[in-house]
Amino acid sequence: MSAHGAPIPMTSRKSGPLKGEAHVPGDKSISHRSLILGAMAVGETRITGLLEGQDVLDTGKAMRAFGAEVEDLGGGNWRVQGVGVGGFAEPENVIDCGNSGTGVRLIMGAMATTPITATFTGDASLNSRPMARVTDPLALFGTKSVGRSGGRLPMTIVGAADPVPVRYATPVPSAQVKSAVLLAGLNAPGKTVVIEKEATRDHTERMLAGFGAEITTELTDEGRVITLTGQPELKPQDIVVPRDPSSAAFPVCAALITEGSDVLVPNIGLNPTRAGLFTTLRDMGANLTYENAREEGGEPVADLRARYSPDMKGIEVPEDRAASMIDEYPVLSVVASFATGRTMMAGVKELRVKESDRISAMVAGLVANGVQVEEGEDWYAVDGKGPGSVPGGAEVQSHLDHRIAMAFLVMGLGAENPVRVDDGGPIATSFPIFEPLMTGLGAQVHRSNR
Ligand SMILES: O=C(O)C1=C[C@@H](OP(=O)(O)O)[C@@H](O)[C@H](O)C1
Ligand SMILES: C=C(OP(=O)(O)O)C(=O)O
Repeated sequence: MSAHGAPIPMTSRKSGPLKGEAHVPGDKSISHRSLILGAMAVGETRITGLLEGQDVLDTGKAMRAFGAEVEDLGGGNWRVQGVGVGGFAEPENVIDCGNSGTGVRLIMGAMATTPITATFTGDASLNSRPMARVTDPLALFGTKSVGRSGGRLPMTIVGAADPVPVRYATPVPSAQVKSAVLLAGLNAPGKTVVIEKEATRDHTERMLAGFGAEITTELTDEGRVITLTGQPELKPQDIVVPRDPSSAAFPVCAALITEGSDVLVPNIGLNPTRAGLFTTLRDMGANLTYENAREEGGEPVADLRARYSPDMKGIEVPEDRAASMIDEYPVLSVVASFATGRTMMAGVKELRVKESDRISAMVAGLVANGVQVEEGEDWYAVDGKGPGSVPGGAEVQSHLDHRIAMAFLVMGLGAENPVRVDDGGPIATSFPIFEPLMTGLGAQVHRSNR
């Protein structure tokens, strides 16, 4: 089933050269944070280039339920009238975060130190994902939570009336956990400290500093030590959301495996905590270049040029790169099946708790389409068939997971036979213009019943 209605079966088939420019939507992580921090600031935040995918729209709806004004001005421009740190009102209804782990976990953090109660739910995928990783550290502030067994949604959070600041070392490499703790720390007195062994995406830290909070990051033997001073008055911002490297991954990878292709993907954020896929592709021998590299709004940005790359070789992806490309493993494993030799992806246990168990979903789909794969608890390895030699021809289950759906639709563009996906509906959560953008480049990807 699609997240929002009947399943939308989709098919992709071998395509001629992909050519042209791919203007992908705004960054999903930064879009969620723009709405949440805008709602916690005093005054009017303006956002340009917001991702209007369902995950982010659900966060916007939630911010309204907590009392902020969130207005769509058209053309990717949004206005948020914030209520200030500690100013959230108690929602009258259950908060439905749809398919979005980022949405629900960050919002739980943002409300956890205000004396209000809120109940959260989501779709079948979100309601099966672990929430204790967030509610455990929130309990240290004095927040209470009751959910289903295994710490699953639906879940009620009772915000702490008298929060204390917290020092917390994250046990899993997760920007969502780190961000939930920092957002909760905003309304606690004193200094909240989060320590992470491995660097995860740092948009929350950068944006909190932009909104005027006192926040520092030190590199120590323990890892990154992030210290936030609580109870600031956040100043509203004008935010220009950079384009999403995780969405750029799809047209980039499609070009690499499709004969004769030459695609430009302009204005992509290349924050080092996000750009691991592109480094990996270049290590494999991909013809992928950065053009017009520059800084915008404090973030490195470049235009990516991807050309057909028949000489890619399988590699061992360094484990310490995993966090910087965590959402890109599905599409990387598709590229790996068109390379020569084995691509080993280890240290990726987190993939098992995304919108689906992404190791299982990828292994099942790759095997069905004639690619050999080996799998362990926290790793999998793809034996490449070489350029143009991936059989394809099978239907793949997307398990309510947008990245699984898009990865296999990319596979079909270079495979010998069409690849079908049982439900492309979830693509709208992060990349609502995926189908027109890809067909605009010359890709044969469409709804199967057309
Ligand atoms: O903080 C964020 O915006 C995100 C963090 C990552 O999740 P984890 O923190 O669970 O690794 C990533 O998979 C997700 O798509 C977005
Ligand atoms: C894991 C993802 O998102 P989330 O955790 O926000 O559902 C993703 O977009 O790949």
